[in-house]
Amino acid sequence: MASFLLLLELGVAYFVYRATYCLYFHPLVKVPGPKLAALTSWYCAYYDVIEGGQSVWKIKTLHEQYGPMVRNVPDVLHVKDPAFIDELYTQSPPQFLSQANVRKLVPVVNETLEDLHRRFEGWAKEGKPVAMRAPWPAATRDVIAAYAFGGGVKCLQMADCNQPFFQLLNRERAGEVTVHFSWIMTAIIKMPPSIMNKLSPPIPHFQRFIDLGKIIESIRNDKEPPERSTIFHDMLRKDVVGSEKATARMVDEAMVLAIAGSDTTALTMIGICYENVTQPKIFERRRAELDSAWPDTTQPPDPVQLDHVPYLNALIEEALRFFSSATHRQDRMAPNEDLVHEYTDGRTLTLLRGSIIAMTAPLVNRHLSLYDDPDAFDPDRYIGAPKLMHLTLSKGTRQCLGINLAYQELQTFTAGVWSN
Ligand code: HEM
Repeated sequence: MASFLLLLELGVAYFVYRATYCLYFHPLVKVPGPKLAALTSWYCAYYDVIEGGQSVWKIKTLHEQYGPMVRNVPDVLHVKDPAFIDELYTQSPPQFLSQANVRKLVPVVNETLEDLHRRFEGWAKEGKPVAMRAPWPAATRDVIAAYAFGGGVKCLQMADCNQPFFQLLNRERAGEVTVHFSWIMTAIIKMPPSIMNKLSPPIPHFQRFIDLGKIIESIRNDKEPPERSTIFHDMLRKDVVGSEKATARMVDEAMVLAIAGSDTTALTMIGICYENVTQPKIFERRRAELDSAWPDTTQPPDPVQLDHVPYLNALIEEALRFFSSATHRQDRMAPNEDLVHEYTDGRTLTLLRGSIIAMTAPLVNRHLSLYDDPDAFDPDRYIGAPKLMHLTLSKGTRQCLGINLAYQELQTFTAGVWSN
């Protein structure tokens, strides 16, 4: 009993210390925002986990109330001011999946397009509606699996397009929960498979996914790199310290690639399909343009040529802006310099070095200072104009590493699937 009381007292003392620090002494104390959000990260977690992915829209209302700088989490300052983008997202991104490397993947993307044709033809014969949630994550995952691991079982060749796996990733608000409570994901990964299976029957699909260690090991043991070398063949043969190439580290990288490179592109494709089906004008213009740019549809589309098809690319850019498949906070930190934000009325706010500062793509992408009528889906806004800013693929050193692959898939799949 005495030790319980001691624990309770320690807990209360810690709470009082933490609350006093957050409300009166924290470096972000001058940033406006609700007191509850300054006290606990559960404030935003509530809107994601309980309300279902709503924290981004809650942040939008906080900006309406408190202005362009808001403290939405104790340690994070959220910005809604496009003029601050170049200040925050600086330096060039790393050249990981360069355009030249991605061009080597043309056969993989084209094979996946053929698989898509087969599946769509099959569904058309059955005469049943198709939920777009099935083919697109399967297609994008097949591409990334070929590039990262040299293939494996193709999702598009499975009768259910490996849907239980994708449903598991999106089940029970798993994404939202693990964003706020990352230890849960760590615990799941470390759990013995027998307990995992009891907790959730579809878990074996995830188990297969985290068996990536075996794939990495077999790539490591390959004496000769295969004809079509994979990212992990390259990484494991790079001249870097051993710990950088440890299997656990490589598995983490593989999971990031598999998740980052599949749902994002898939959701953009779903948006493009939706607009093609619901807006006849878009359907007709895209078709007329592709009929002349790519008349012989028995041949696969040429990606270099697709780079120069204006309406197709405008449609893709607008889908990236409008549907913004990566909705998470893009945190950054300036470790060595204070940043200064200037309000429109001339007041300034100094953000001390080391502060975590973030923007969120859906809010930037619909900012009135960047776009006329931002809530309308209008590919024409990109015709003839230099690429207008959107933050969907981020900027600076942490810009999406798969940007070239994403564009290539979006171009080939949009042109290819709708040609038929
Ligand atoms: C429409 C498709 C895509 C969108 C919207 C998207 C979006 C993003 C964003 C916003 C980030 C930066 C995250 C941050 O700043 O916090 C990112 C990082 C990344 N993306 Fe993409 N992405 C897409 C496609 C891809 C593809 C196809 C690949 C696969 C090669 C990929 C691989 C990555 C990787 C490896 C990172 C780095 C993760 C890290 O820094 O830890 N992405 N992506």
